[in-house]
Amino acid sequence: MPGDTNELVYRILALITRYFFTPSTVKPKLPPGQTIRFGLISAALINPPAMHYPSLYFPEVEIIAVAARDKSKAVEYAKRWGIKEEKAYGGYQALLDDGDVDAVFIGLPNGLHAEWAIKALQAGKHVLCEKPATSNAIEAREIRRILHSLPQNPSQPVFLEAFHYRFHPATVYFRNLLSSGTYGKLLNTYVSMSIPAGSLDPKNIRYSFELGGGALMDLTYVVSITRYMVLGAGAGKPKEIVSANAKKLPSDERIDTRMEAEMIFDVDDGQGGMGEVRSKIVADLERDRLFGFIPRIWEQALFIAECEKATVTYNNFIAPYMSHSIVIKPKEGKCRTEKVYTFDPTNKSPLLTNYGHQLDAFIKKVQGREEDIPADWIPIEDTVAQMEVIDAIYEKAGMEVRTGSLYQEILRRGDAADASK
Ligand SMILES: NC(=O)C1=CN([C@@H]2O[C@H](COP(=O)(O)OP(=O)(O)OC[C@H]3O[C@@H](n4cnc5c(N)ncnc54)[C@H](OP(=O)(O)O)[C@@H]3O)[C@@H](O)[C@H]2O)C=CC1
Ligand SMILES: O=C1OC[C@@H](O)[C@H](O)[C@H]1O
Repeated sequence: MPGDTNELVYRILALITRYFFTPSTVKPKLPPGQTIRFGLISAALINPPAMHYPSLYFPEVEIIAVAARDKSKAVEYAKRWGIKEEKAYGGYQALLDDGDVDAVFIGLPNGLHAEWAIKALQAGKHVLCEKPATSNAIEAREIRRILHSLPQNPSQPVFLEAFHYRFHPATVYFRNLLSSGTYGKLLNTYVSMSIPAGSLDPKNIRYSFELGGGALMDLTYVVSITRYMVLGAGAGKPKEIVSANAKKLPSDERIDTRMEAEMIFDVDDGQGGMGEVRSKIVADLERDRLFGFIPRIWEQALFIAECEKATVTYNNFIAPYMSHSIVIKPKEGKCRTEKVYTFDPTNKSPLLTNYGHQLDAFIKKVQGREEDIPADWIPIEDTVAQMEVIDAIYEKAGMEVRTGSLYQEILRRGDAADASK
């Protein structure tokens, strides 16, 4: 996609992952029958950093199949990534029909996630689905309905929305810091994530309403991390969206190029009563040039928590494995910085990226190793709540809720009212 520096950034991310975060000695895969065999639904740019390189750490993971809309693209992709040609499919359903595939990674545009997640679950596959998992809350509830309708036994397919940052130790450390009460009650939060203006080609999926685009959808982490840091893992939501203001794409005003919103959460005040946390989020696909003309580099996403006794900032929560800092600025006393670990390019011992930690959690869940699954696993109820907040923000901003392919199908079936429960 010419002119899409977003593509360039993801190619660089793949290279960094390849050279700095991939074990120098790759362990052989476990014998057949003992591995989780993944199929990739699409040849998306996100596949290498999210799946191919992390999979090298895990003897129990194999990537055995890929599907693209166009068979020749799938074949070319398969050659590049060492997948057998007979497992390169033209069309996603063909991959789901392959009985050798145990699990799928869905890297499709957002508006197609729910449709293919449900088809995969119904085909008995485990699903690791890119964020946001659906285009709206109705689609998320439909995934929940399907999951609950499947036989409730240990081999039930697993579904995970790929909020990789949640599995990184720095994120968990930061959340524990807030919930421990060390710095007193949490009062306010602020989060921002952006892409510099001019990074995205106008044809990028992020600008398509039908494909589930928009700043709030693409940079949806800002809602996820706010909910997690304020209320912890689970289905928590703000009690009120106080304001939401969007900057809209001139050629399609259903697309937000920037979204800014404020919300209020009810929280347990730790003394048997309830308190409030006020949170502000900013998601920007076109961050302004400096002084209007100097191009910016990609900013590090940051989350700021103002507590009674200190302001605590988590810098670079999206890629803490490359570099991050947790800055504690007490109301009284000296500011200090903590790091959960320091990036060392010469360290070739296992060092997992966010995606590596995410894959690790997914494997444990698929294998039913309950005692090893991270406590802050993201259940489907969390995904439903996340999409309810996204919808509520769009509604508050006076914008249409996104409508993906599954939602269209639900409308055609005429049971949107049922699915809205
Ligand atoms: N976790 C993370 O850090 C990141 C997550 N993402 C998420 O991953 C997903 C994919 O993003 P990204 O890799 O940038 O996307 P790409 O544009 O690289 O890939 C999207 C894929 O979707 C397929 N596709 C199917 N239908 C369409 C359609 N109508 N128009 C365009 N593509 C279509 C294409 O597949 P085919 O191969 O069949 O032609 C294409 O390979 C998004 O949900 C995004 O939010 C993206 C970047 C980072
Ligand atoms: O991590 C990310 O950063 C940039 C976005 O465009 C992308 O989709 C997202 O997942």
